[in-house]
Amino acid sequence: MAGDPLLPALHTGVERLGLTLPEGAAEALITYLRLLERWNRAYNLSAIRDPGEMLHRHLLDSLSILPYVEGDSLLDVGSGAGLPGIPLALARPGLTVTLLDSNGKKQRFTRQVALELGLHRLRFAQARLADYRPGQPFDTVVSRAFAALSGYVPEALRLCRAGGRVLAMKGRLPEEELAALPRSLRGCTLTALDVPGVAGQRHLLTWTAPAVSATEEANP
Ligand SMILES: C[S@@+](CC[C@H](N)C(=O)[O-])C[C@H]1O[C@@H](n2cnc3c(N)ncnc32)[C@H](O)[C@@H]1O
Repeated sequence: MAGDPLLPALHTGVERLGLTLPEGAAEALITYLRLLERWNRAYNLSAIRDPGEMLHRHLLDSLSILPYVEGDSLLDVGSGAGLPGIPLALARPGLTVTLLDSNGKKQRFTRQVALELGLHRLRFAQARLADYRPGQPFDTVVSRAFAALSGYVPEALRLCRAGGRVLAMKGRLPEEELAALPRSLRGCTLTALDVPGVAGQRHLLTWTAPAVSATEEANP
């Protein structure tokens, strides 16, 4: 939204992340934030209500993983109000983003965002992760603030094309969750994320989907 008082902070944060946004994306990101702020009053979409805090903990946090997104199709598992999927879709217009969430109320909000922002490459799936059977595998599968890794990684690998990436955004390093994974899935790449304006630890865990799915290997 042009002229919004949050725009300068967004530009500074994006620069600190080392990113360049396409034309109009910063304004669209702020429009999304304002919609989230407005709908939050009635829909309880996010526990964070202060717009300045939303900018850092929602928008910049989501954008911080942009360099790790592989290919042209992304599945956001447990997307809630569209995080990180909507900021990623706005920052990379060629990306087709599917928002998967079992909660119809949250999907109503994200559909409205797509309409208002003209996000033609945004797709919606209202289902539980374990029941979701898309026609095509995705290049990247991501989740933020979703379930424990053992409930996410094997299913995410099932939905990812061979050589594609499974990403999990976490706060502090989830050592117990990693230890609870089957041995074959513990070998992920750990990246500490430095998100401007976010004091707590942020981590990105990355798996590369093998040619034979890890689920098949674990249960031949
Ligand atoms: C804590 S919220 C996180 C939302 C968003 N990713 C974020 O970072 O703000 C978790 C979301 O996962 C959804 N969810 C929980 N279990 C799910 C499942 N098994 N399949 C699909 N969505 C699920 C919930 O409806 C909720 O919107």
